[in-house]
Amino acid sequence: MKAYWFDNLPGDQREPHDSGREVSPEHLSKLGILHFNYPNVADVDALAMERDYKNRDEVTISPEAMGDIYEEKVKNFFHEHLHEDEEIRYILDGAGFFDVRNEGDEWIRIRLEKNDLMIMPAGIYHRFTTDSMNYTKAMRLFKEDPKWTPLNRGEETEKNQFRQEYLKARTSVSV
Ligand SMILES: CSCCC(=O)/C(O)=C/O
Ligand SMILES: [Fe+2]
Repeated sequence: MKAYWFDNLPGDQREPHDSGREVSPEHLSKLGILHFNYPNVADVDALAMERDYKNRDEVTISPEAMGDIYEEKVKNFFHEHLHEDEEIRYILDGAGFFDVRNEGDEWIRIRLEKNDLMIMPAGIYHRFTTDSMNYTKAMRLFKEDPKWTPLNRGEETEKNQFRQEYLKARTSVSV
């Protein structure tokens, strides 16, 4: 895992966009994001049990696995959105980038590679992209039934209960 400020420069979303300024794990944890490196899936199972996760699936995001819809999928994952539940993403193979908004509404880019696991809180604005290798195989873990609907950023989503709860939880935390 490597986290850094996104450079906001034009260019393909799959390029690193590395500003050269790293972000610490402490900064991420203040945004409610946790990272672990688990070479053994037994550790993922233990974490899932401890945090009361009941469902999981696996997804392969690549042109080979997705065919003609790959480019469209990659563009869709990159729309800024939030989810109404906490989610775990565990990279089984390949790599990818999650961009998350920090408390100052700036993008932080998190590069995840094989065996990286990230816990993302409900209500955080984020987006995802594969890197220039165009291959991410991931396990997605859900507390309950998967709530797939991404809520795109906008006036309505700003008022969303889970967004408001996320902001409230973060106001007591200074970076
Ligand atoms: C690497 S898992 C697929 C992307 C995803 O689950 C998500 O929530 C993107 O925002
Ligand atoms: Fe998402």
